[in-house]
This record gives sequence, C-alpha cells and structure tokens, in this order.
Amino acid sequence: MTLRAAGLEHGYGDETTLEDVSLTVSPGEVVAIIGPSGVGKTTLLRLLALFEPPRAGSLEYDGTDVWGVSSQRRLACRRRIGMVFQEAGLFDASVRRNAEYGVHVRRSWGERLRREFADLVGLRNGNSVAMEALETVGLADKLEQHAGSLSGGEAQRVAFARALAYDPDFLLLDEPTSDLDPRNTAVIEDAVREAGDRDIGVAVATHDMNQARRIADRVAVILDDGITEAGETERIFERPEDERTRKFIDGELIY
Ligand SMILES: Nc1ncnc2c1ncn2[C@@H]1O[C@H](COP(=O)(O)OP(=O)(O)OP(=O)(O)O)[C@@H](O)[C@H]1O
Repeated sequence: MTLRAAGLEHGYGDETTLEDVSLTVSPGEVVAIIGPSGVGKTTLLRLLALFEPPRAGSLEYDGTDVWGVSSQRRLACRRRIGMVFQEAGLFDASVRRNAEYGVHVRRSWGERLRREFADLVGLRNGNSVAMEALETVGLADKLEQHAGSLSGGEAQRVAFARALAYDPDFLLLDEPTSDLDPRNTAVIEDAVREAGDRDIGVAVATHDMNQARRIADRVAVILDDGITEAGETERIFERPEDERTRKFIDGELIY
C-alpha cells in the first residue's frame, strides 16, 4: 500500500504550521522526516495517521482519497497504520496486555477479518504475535510487569512492540528512540529495518541525523513551513540541493 500526501496545509488557530507538503511512502520504504524543533514533524505524522483532516491538500492510501470517502472506509485505512508517539501512552495494564492490544482490536472485527489476520501473520494464536513483537524489542521477560512501573525507555519499546504486533501496513514513528540508550536504540533501528524488509512503509521523525542516515531509504527535510527537499538519504546528506538543508545538517543556525 502506498501513502501519498499532496499539497498538505495545516496549522493551529491562526498559525500555519505546514504549507504545501507533499510526501510519498511506498511499501517497504523507510522515510526519515527531519527538521528543527517545532517545524511540524509531529503535525505531519498526525495528518498521515488520519487523526484530523488537513486544512488543504489530499491524502491517498493506495489511491483512495481518505478524506473524500465514507468514515467507514477511512476507518479501514486507519486500521492499517501503527503509530508510536513521542510519549509512549501505554494503557494502565501489563506489558502483555499492551502488546496484545492490536490483536484484541482485531478480535472485535469478527471471524472473517480475524482469520485473514491469522493467515497474514502465519499464526493461529494471535497472542504469539504480541510475544514475538516483545521479543523483537528485548522485553519478553517483562510480560507481566505493569506498564506504569516501566522505565521511560522500556515504555517506549513496549509502545513500539504494540504498534508492530498490530501488523500494520504503515508504521508512523515520532522520535521512537528519544528515551533510549545506544544499545536499545540499535534494537529499535534493527526492528525498523526489519519492518521495511517485511514491506511495511515507515515514516520516522527524528532529530538524530546519524539515525536518519542509518535507517532511512529517503529523507524529507522540513524547514519553516514545508518540505524543503526530499531525496535519497545519501544524496540529501552528501549533496543537498538547498543551502539551508546543508546548514541544518551541519548544525548551523538557519533562521
Ligand atoms: N494542539 C496544538 N495547538 C496549538 N499549537 C500546536 C498544537 N500542536 C502543535 N502546535 C504547534 O505547531 C507547531 C509544530 O508542532 P509539532 O509538534 O508538529 O513540531 P515538531 O517538528 O514535531 O517539534 P519537535 O521536534 O519539537 O517535536 C509548534 O509551533 C507547536 O507549538
């Protein structure tokens, strides 16, 4: 499934945060969204996750104009997305229950969809999907621990596992390693690359330029109101076309 945003505009109150933003995420592709703090990376991810309609522009999931169809069809698109927020936002429950969330959501869909899901992931017992996701992030030993007693980094990894266990077509990640030490950052980066290998499209907002270089196939640079430039990771870092991109990457002041 391909996600295509074109000419997005959005903001809060009288302020315009994003202007004329276009971005495509293809299956299996990891796209890093980089830019200074407050420039609108989270806002863009929220739009891609269909939390709210953009003020202008269009958003297509596999050619379906998601804000031009019925709310039911839009919900079907929304169900294909896993999102990890900056704040882990875990449920007041055990690690296991959190990771199983997606499986339970799918249970509520009824027998046919549930069977499709089980076929899709090659497992009859959906709970093992959650277990597998927790193993991926190195937390299988914390199954019965209450989410409220986890460290910040552990909570962030459970949030990632929860999104992964949902078996999404897209993963939208907002600074997914901001609370993590180098070893656990590597764990998540491996999981992101694996997700790409499984044909999941990933958009990840990050402040870590080295991380963008390590995991992204393409990079979109947001400066000021919109995407200044986007392209293959190596090209963006080695030969940026926009002078402000070069300055931003080099850590120079751009405003
Ligand atoms: N709910 C809201 N109401 C009003 N203003 C908001 C709201 N959410 C975000 N903003 C503003 O929109 C702008 C973009 O915020 P956003 O969180 O998208 O930026 P960001 O690039 O993700 O920042 P950071 O890198 O610091 O996480 C900021 O100026 C922020 O204050």
